[in-house]
Amino acid sequence: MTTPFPSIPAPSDGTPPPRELVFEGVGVDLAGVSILSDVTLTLPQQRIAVIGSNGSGKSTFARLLGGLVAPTRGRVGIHGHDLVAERKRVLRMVGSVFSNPDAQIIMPTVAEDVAFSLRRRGLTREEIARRVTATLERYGLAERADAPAHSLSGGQKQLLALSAVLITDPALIVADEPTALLDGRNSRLISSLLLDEIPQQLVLVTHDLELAARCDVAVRFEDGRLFEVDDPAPVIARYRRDLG
Ligand SMILES: Nc1ncnc2c1ncn2[C@@H]1O[C@H](COP(=O)(O)OP(=O)(O)OP(=O)(O)O)[C@@H](O)[C@H]1O
Repeated sequence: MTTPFPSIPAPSDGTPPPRELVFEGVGVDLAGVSILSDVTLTLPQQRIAVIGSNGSGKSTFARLLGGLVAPTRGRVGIHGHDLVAERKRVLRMVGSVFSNPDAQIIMPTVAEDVAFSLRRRGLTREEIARRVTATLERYGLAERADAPAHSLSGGQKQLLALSAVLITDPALIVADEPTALLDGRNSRLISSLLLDEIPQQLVLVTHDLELAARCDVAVRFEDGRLFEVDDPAPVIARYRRDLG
């Protein structure tokens, strides 16, 4: 049985619930230590930057949305669905990418790795092949379809990781420092894909304040707490000032 997220009334007229992330008194303890506490906010914006000092809790926030850590306290709602009560459904709605695409490669070849994301979805072999071909073409990897995934360049590997996520058509993309290991050209490629092209809601954890400035809202964490949420320009300006 599913429990409707309390702050979002179940739509009675068939309209979909709002495309927003809702946190109500969320806390995360790991190994008995409080890592995040008292996080309460609503994020309806499409592109959400998450910034803050090292160890402030940004990745934990991202991991929470990706289902990799569970809230110890409070409730998380993703597009009207409760992260805990509707875990299986919510996890299918969220796709995560990280700094190191090597850690996300599962299958030997590029095409197999992208196809792996569609397992257990009840699709025919032909439908999977059709979607894989379309996705690889869309993201410029078609010529490398049969290449060993680990032979790709760093930028291509990150494109592969993103392709493997986007082929499932998630509602929310969570990207934790996706450009940190890339050179300038590949960093621009991945960031313009994330920020300018995909229609999904995006949570982008980044130390790159120029990327954060291109988002619709910035969320700043410090010491495991929400520090502020506002338009990116003032949040970034204050953060720069605090960094000295
Ligand atoms: N599994 C864990 N067990 C115990 N402590 C953890 C665990 N994961 C993270 N932490 C601690 O939680 C705090 C927040 O970590 P987190 O990775 O969320 O920070 P961050 O803001 O992403 O940092 P950075 O910018 O350095 O990547 C850190 O002090 C970290 O050491």
